[in-house]
Amino acid sequence: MAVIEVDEVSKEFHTRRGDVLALSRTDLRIERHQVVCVVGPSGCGKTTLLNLVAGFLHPSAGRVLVDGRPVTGPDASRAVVFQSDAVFPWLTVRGNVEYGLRLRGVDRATRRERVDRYLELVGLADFADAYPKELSGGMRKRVDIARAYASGPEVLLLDEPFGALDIFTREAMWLALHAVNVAEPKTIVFVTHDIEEALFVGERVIVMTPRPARVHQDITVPFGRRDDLDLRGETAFQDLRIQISRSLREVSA
Ligand SMILES: Nc1ncnc2c1ncn2[C@@H]1O[C@H](COP(=O)(O)OP(=O)(O)OP(=O)(O)O)[C@@H](O)[C@H]1O
Repeated sequence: MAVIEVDEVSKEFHTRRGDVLALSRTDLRIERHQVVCVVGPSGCGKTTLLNLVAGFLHPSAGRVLVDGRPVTGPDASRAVVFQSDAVFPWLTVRGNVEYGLRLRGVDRATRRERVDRYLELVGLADFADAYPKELSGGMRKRVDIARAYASGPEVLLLDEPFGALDIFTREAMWLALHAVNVAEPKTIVFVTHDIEEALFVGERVIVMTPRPARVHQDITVPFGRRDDLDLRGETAFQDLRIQISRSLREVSA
């Protein structure tokens, strides 16, 4: 069964300046444990699509299903990571990562075990007792990723999660995300402006049209290994990068 089904979904916003149609009869089907990156012209409706899957927004028409059930609001089966850090400055790294588990009443021993596991996977095992102000931007992002995984979701929704990081930190985050996802695969929808990021992270890259966003192109990324940044130097990778860049230019023209 597909984990995520976006079925003829339209989304219209009613604003003081008039109505904005962000999505129009958009269809997208994402299989279990697929990592799908979404690229598209600025303002086309990518975040809107993600927010509909998260349950923060409701479709004006059509349906969004996760595991066959209509999404009616946010819930713990779908974790969201945004561009800006969502860490609480008054909690330690451990406190941040276990926050959702605590809210759900998970016992202390299980919390400790889960937090340790994810801090290890994102490379923050030595920083459990640090406060966010003692961490770099990349490390805070690792906290966000660890927290998202620790809450035990089926689906991870990432909205330009690494957009504010410098390129070296961003590359390190691609590898960190890959390592966590190998250990514990999730269905991932990852919105980005960066074509290289989309190709390195995604098994599929969806190119959206300008607003109202629809799927313009659905590209299967054929590279198996995601643990070597040199992948980007390969001809097949660069050919796909050029193809997607061209596709974005065409669709924006
Ligand atoms: N809550 C809202 N109220 C009114 N209009 C909105 C709202 N959210 C989004 N929009 C409009 O919907 C359109 C799509 O916005 P969205 O943020 O989904 O695009 P995007 O592709 O994620 O943009 P970007 O790439 O610049 O981040 C835009 O025209 C935006 O102004």
